[in-house]
Amino acid sequence: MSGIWGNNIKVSIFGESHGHGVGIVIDGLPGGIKLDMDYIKYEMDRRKPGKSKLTTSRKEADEVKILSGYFNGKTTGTPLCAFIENTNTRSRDYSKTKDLMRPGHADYTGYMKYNQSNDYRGGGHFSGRLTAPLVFAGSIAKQILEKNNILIGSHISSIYTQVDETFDYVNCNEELVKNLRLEEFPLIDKSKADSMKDIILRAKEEGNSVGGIVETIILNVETGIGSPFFSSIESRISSMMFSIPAIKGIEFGEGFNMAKMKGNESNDEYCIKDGEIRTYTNNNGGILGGISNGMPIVFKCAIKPTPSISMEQRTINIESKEETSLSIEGRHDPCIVPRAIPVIEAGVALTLLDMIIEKKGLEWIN
Ligand SMILES: Cc1cc2nc3c(=O)[nH]c(=O)nc-3n(C[C@H](O)[C@H](O)[C@H](O)COP(=O)(O)O)c2cc1C
Ligand SMILES: C=C(O[C@@H]1CC(C(=O)O)=C[C@@H](OP(=O)(O)O)[C@H]1O)C(=O)O
Repeated sequence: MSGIWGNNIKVSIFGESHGHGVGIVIDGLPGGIKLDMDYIKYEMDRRKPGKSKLTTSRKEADEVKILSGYFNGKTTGTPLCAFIENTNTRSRDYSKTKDLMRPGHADYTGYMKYNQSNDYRGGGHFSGRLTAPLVFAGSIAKQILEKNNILIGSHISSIYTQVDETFDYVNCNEELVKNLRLEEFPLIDKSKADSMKDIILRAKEEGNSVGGIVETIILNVETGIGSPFFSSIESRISSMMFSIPAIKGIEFGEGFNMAKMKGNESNDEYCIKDGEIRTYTNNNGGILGGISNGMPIVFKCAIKPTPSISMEQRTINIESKEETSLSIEGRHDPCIVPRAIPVIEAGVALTLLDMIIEKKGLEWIN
């Protein structure tokens, strides 16, 4: 089933943006894991909509109700089901787009795939809202990884044409990675914040939207996680990232830049540092043959501009099969990038946890 993901920790996501709510069932977690609810709330708040002018104005508390699998502050080991209510739907915004297919959104493909029965309100099951339960599951995975010293951090690598610095792929500072999680608009070079925010607000004023790139680093992953062929770290992370709405590209390490290098430039030469086998450079992003090599795992995700814009665009009426035009009203993120960051981190945390359990078993968790 398309809504189910994972080998050892299996997750199943359900819900629609304008239905009762959205949620997730997590199967495979062992019993006895203490959950830090403040940590979960913090991650949910990082993603929730309606926080500033830079985001959609739809306000949701995104409070998680745990329906099963949790007792006396610990997981029970049986399926953990979490539900997040939709409290601020405004479905009239979508009466116009019932028949007018929004360019760049999933209205047309959803209509065709589901026998014209898709819930088009708010994008239904295709909405970015479905990433709220993913953040819940990922915040459990992140807690488990952090207890084992595995740190995940991300920053805004670019918004439209404005670019931040990149992580140091070899000697990335742990404090920097930890602190990024505390920032609403995480950047390495904080002096770029104003110009990036201006770009987003200007696009919004024009009835338009912008996209950008998120760079993520994972520190302290031991050597030997991942396996060829289809369980390579790149393929597993990519399958998760491309499940997140609006992510349209991914590269690991120097990725596409490597195509412009020669072998002697792209190879990461080996060295011994503090008794450990390391590499001088990390163009391969910590992965060789699909397996972690002990260097930081680094990847970038390209996020497209938000499809729903008020600027007039050409489209079709799916009922009458006529060409027409459309100006979308409603509450939309002028840029998805800042809110996608906790989602990307949650997705990669789940992926890594699933892959580590593959190698080390469930005992590793407790
Ligand atoms: C956190 C988040 C928020 C989003 N907010 C919006 C939004 O406000 N308006 C919109 O049209 N699309 C938004 N999207 C993107 C659409 O859901 C997505 O583009 C659409 O489902 C089509 O999928 P695709 O872009 O992966 O092809 C958001 C995505 C995410 C992850
Ligand atoms: C509700 C969320 O974001 C929504 C994602 C979204 C989309 O098309 O993806 C469209 C908008 O929905 P609505 O028109 O109902 O306000 C966003 O507000 C959320 O992320 O929790």
